[in-house]
Amino acid sequence: MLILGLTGGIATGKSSVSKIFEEKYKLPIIDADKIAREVVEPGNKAYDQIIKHFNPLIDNLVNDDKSLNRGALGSYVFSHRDELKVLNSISHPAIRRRILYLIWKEYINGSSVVILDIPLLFESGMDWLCSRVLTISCNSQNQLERLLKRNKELTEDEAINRINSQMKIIDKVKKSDYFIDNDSSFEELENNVEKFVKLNLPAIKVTNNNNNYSYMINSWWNYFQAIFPPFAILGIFNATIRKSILKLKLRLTKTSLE
Ligand SMILES: CC(C)(COP(=O)(O)OP(=O)(O)OC[C@H]1O[C@@H](n2cnc3c(N)ncnc32)[C@H](O)[C@@H]1O)[C@@H](O)C(=O)NCCC(=O)NCCS
Ligand SMILES: Nc1ncnc2c1ncn2[C@@H]1O[C@H](COP(=O)(O)OP(=O)(O)OP(=O)(O)O)[C@@H](O)[C@H]1O
Repeated sequence: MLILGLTGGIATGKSSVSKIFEEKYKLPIIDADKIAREVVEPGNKAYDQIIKHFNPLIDNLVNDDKSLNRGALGSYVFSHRDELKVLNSISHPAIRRRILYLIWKEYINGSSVVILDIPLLFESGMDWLCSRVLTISCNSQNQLERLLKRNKELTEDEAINRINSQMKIIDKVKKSDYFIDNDSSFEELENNVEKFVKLNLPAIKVTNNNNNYSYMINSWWNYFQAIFPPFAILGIFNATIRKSILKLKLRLTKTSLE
């Protein structure tokens, strides 16, 4: 199974690309932002830990329906770096466990590709899981404008704090196997995703019925690997070697980006 990591900076366009992968190409998506919201719902261990640590520090941390006030928590942690680390140390293990479980489910289902949409893919070290990584980039002016337009509750300083709490986009691009530049229109983004799919996911059959793409994501090889896990381990080993060779080649060719 090919695990394609999809990452980028905040508001650079990951979710937009993920929507194209899901709706146009019918690829299965594992969305870390969605999982991050689920694992801190009331009743979960991470929720209790967050209340215990942050309730004395933040006013209105809990909404009337007992859910977390994400706006208040976000404003606090993105302006207190050490506290962001505490929040990450509480939520990331639970997010990671859920992601591993969902990957396993896709594997058992016989999927040949799964997209891991994780904003903090490199920061959390989860890139080791991916056969390939695709970064969605855009310039810093577009990033700030899009973030402020989407999250109207943020001041410019707060938006800049959020951007600066992540690894620089250029560093993510350097660590990736592919990147798509999202500085133009949505239409252009969709075209670039189409080019990416045709060039880099050739092993998957595509049918185009009345402009609706559908992926044949099941194949005998995937079922075979599911029944005989040692073959899957061989597959992972093979992907890791190919990935290391590709990374070495990219390191030699990407100097023009600096
Ligand atoms: C701080 C929180 C409460 C803010 O919630 P809010 O609803 O305002 O934002 P949301 O979760 O939709 O995230 C929006 C974007 O912020 C960025 N972001 C989120 N968490 C972090 C983080 N810990 N560090 C850096 N950037 C982050 C990502 O680019 C994400 O796509 C929330 O993001 C959170 O619980 N973060 C910790 C969990 C996490 O790391 N999630 C990211 C997925 S791995
Ligand atoms: N090419 C584009 N032209 C104009 N607006 C865009 C473009 N791509 C994305 N946007 C807008 O920018 C905002 C951020 O995009 P999106 O939510 O896809 O980013 P993201 O990387 O998933 O963000 P986050 O990390 O916060 O989840 C959205 O409001 C989206 O509609």
